[in-house]
Amino acid sequence: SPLRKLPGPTASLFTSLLLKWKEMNAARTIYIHALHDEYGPVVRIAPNEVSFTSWAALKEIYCSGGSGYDKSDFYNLFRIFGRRTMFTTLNKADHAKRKRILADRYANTNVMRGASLEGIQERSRAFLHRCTDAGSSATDVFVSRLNESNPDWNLGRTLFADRLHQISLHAYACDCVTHHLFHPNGSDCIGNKADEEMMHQVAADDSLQTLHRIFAGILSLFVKPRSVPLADNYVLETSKRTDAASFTLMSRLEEKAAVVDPIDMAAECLDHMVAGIDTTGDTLCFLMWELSQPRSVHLQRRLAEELRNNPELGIDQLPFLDAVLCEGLRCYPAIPMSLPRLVPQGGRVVDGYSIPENTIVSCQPHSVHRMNKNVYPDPEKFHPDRWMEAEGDADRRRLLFSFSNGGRGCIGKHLAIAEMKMLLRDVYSRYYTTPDASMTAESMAMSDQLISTRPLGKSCLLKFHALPGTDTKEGC
Ligand code: HEM
Repeated sequence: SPLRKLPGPTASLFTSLLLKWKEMNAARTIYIHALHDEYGPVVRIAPNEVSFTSWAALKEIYCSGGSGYDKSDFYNLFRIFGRRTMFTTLNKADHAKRKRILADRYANTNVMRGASLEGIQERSRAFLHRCTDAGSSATDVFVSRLNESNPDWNLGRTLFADRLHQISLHAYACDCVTHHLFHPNGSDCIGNKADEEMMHQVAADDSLQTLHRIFAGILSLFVKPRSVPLADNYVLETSKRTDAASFTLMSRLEEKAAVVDPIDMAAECLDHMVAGIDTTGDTLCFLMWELSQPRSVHLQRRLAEELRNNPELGIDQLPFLDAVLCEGLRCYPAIPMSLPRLVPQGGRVVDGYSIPENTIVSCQPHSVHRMNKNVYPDPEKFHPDRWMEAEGDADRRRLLFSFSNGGRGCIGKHLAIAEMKMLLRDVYSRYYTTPDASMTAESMAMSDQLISTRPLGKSCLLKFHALPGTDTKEGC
């Protein structure tokens, strides 16, 4: 193997079978992380594939020349209506062309103003309204319908039907992202069953099997990886309308109708909808779970104090809220797995190693956030205060890889941050949350999915307790 000089297990010189076996068993991310623990920041994981964790490598792979190396054909799997969207374009030039069209609608200034932000606020209030309804019941904040396939959960539901309540964070995420795509034609998954059903088709979709990843190149020639007729239909119909508000992505696409045809518009919108549901929903779910633990009581108290003492401040002016969210994104990246790229023609030097062209190289957020102990000391600990220190702030922020980095990093980052801060502010200024007694740490362990993660038990039961002096009707 041309990669023989790199650290890594001997078997990886000859075969990628072990890596594929781990993928089939939904253990790729953890396996690669264990290899980093053993071999350090650079590790050969297959004869043609290397994983890195340092800032030098991350910068080279994802930021060199603006948007880093081209994507590998793994991304062919995610084509929609047979079209390439911004996410699935493989090379820089095609990507840059599409991004130039879309970027301004996701700029922080566009997200954080007027009707855009008001829509997020409205949806967060709708979520609060459901918290109020829950009273002292255990509330499942995970995507919920998945659980219907779980016999244990169904048994629990029969036994505790009177005290089990559901408010899906994924429904909130779907309503927020469709608001940004289509207002006034966004979804109402929190209040409307048909919309919720549509969201369930796209959220945490079990049809995306790990096997698809392994055979991505071949499978994508033959199969449509997702079957989401309700969402397809919603997006195709909504994107035909011409009344989208000026802050929405749809209005931008309409302005560009001369260069983006209707199917491309719908494909782009569906892609953003899918990209914005599990990611935001899962991050909030893991973060609220962490905050609900007895070890985090002091953090919840501090967060509530900051929020209640500063009702006049905007969501972007609350330092402890920001610290809690950054730490949530660090500890629980919704996409913890490698983001694969191809070394360009002629090969490159990455983190001091010569890597030949066409080698698949990547960093995975799960390991980047744990291996750099000089930047994130005591990395396994949920410790928001690390984000409150001025010293090292720039290093911490540039290494936070949950949204990736460089020109192909997450375009929805500002939208996602606004959604998450709004919901956390609204919930934790009125409630404190505790885990339901039936929940275990194992059931909330990270379950490796094709691209995102989710709780192993596919459920996150929390209790919402009104804080003293809270008028819970305010949420209505
Ligand atoms: C916590 C929430 C989110 C996280 C953690 C997240 C994470 C990521 C990551 C890691 C990537 C790079 C993927 C890769 O290179 O394979 C990405 C790309 C992308 N994300 Fe997000 N995302 C989030 C929310 C959103 C939202 C709300 C939207 C909706 C608009 C969105 C739309 C996209 C798109 C369109 C891309 C492709 C960008 C490109 O190729 O230039 N994401 N996201």
